Amino acid sequence: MAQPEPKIIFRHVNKIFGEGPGAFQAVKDFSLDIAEGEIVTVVGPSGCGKSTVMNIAAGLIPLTDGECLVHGREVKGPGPDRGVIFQQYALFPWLTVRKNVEFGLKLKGIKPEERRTLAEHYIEMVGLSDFADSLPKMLSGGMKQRCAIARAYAVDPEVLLMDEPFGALDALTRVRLQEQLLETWSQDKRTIMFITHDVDEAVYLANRVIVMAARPGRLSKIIKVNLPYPRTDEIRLSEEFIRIRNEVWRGVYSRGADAA
Ligand SMILES: Nc1ncnc2c1ncn2[C@@H]1O[C@H](COP(=O)(O)OP(=O)(O)OP(=O)(O)O)[C@@H](O)[C@H]1O
Repeated sequence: MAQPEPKIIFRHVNKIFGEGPGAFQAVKDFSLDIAEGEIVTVVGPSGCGKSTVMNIAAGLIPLTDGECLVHGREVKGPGPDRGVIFQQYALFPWLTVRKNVEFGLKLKGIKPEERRTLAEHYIEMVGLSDFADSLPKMLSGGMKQRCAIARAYAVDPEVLLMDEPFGALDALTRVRLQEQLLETWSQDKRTIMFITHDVDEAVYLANRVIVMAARPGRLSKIIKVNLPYPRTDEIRLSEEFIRIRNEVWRGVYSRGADAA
């Protein structure tokens, strides 16, 4: 049987910032296939190019050479097929939760009535119904991030690109949002590429953990997470979880991981 085409493909991607003597190679020969419905987490020391590869897939920065394809299409710029979520919530401060969630739907040309219904659905999904008419400044960090997630989901992207989305949150909120993300994923099996500095988070969420190394930024290791979904609290305490976490930890922090 033919294998389905990967949802995201990086083929020998290089990224060099600047030119001439000041040129800097941020990513070197990065190749990775991400299957449809897969959750891939990306970890690695600061500056190893995690955000750069994700921004290339998001179409926010061009690659220098190589190829990046999403659903078989070469990435040429941002598009509604890719929902991007950053650590900083990037909400419009002058718009309510509802209007923030509706924003992308408006850009997609969806009519007001349908916009409202869709926004309500996703606001409810992230548990913010009571705050639909609140401005972002009235929300906690976790609530803002839930609003950003609802906004990304509302436009129904084929893939979600998440760059340390829970990085600024307290530990408890973070765990709740991890659980919520997996719960939503269990229903729609969207393809997710998720950057984190938190090794536990990387293992808890992923089908595979991608470990990157720095100078130059490159893929150093792929670690398969053979733990069943749904992932319960007990899983975090299981021997297999701890074994994988230690393997990822060694991959990220072993001497030489950040030196070519
Ligand atoms: N626009 C830019 N111009 C020049 N250099 C850049 C630019 N953007 C990123 N870099 C450099 O490229 C390298 C990779 O950056 P990137 O942000 O992708 O790393 P990262 O792994 O996401 O880091 P962190 O974990 O700290 O967020 C870094 O050394 C960074 O300084």
